[in-house]
Amino acid sequence: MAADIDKVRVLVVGDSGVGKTSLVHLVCHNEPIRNPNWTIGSSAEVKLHEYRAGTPAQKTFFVELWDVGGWSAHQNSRSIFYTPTHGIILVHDSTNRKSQQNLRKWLAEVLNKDSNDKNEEFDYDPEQYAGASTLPILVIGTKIDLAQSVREASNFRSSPIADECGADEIQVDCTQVKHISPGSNNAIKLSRFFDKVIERKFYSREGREFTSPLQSPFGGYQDRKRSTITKSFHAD
Ligand SMILES: Nc1nc2c(ncn2[C@@H]2O[C@H](COP(=O)(O)OP(=O)(O)OP(=O)(O)O)[C@@H](O)[C@H]2O)c(=O)[nH]1
Repeated sequence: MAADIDKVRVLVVGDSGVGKTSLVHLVCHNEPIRNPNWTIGSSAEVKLHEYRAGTPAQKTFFVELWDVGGWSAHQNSRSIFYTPTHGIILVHDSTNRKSQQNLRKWLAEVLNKDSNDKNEEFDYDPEQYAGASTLPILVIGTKIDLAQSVREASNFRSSPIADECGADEIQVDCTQVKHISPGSNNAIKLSRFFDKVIERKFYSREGREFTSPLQSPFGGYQDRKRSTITKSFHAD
C-alpha cells in the first residue's frame, strides 16, 4: 500500500548546529528530539502529508526530508545528496546572524551541485531567485526561545533571502511541539510549502526533476557563473 503513495524529496540545509536534525525530527514525529547527534553525510526522515487537506483534491503523499550535515569539511562531497530536489528548506539559527547570511551560500551550493570544480565560486544574484515559478523554498529560523528578547527575534523575522526568493519564513523552538501544532501559523505555512512542492512535482509542467543547473527552475544559472562565493564559504 505504501508503495502506491507518491513521494517528494525536500532538502534541509544550513550551517552545522543550527538545528536541522531537531527540526526534521519535530516535523516528522511531532515531538522534540532529546539528544540529536551531529549528522555525518545525511539522514532522511519521512512525513505523511495530506495535499490540499479538506478539499476534493486531497491526497496523501510522502515527504522525504533530507537533513544534510552542515560541516564545512564535507562541502566537497555532500552534493551527492542534492539529487533529486523538489523543494528546499533553508535553516538558520535565529540568534546567529551569520547562519542567516550563509543561507545564500547554501542555496548557491545546492543550485551549483554539478559543478566539477568545487573551488569554483558563483555570484549570488537575488534576481535569479525571484519569481513565483521557482523551486519551492521555505526559510526556517530555529532557537527562537534563545533569542534574548522579542525585539531580537523580530529583527530576524524576515530574512533577506526569504524576501528575495519570495519564500515564506517561520520561526520555531524545536524543543516545543506547540510551535508546529495543527492550526498554528507555522503549521499552515509548513503545510502550504509541502503542497507547493507536491504541486510543482506532480501537477505542473515544470514538474521534471531538478537535475542540473542548466535545468534549474531558476533558469539561466549556468550562464551566470562567475567567481565569488565558495572559496570563502565556511558553513560552520
Ligand atoms: N533551545 C533550543 N535548542 C535547539 C533548538 N534547535 C536545536 N537546538 C539544539 O541545538 C543543537 C544542535 O542541533 P542539531 O539539530 O543537531 O543541529 P544540526 O543543524 O542538525 O547540526 P549538524 O548535524 O552539525 O548539521 C542541539 O543541542 C539541539 O538540542 C531550538 O529551537 N531551541
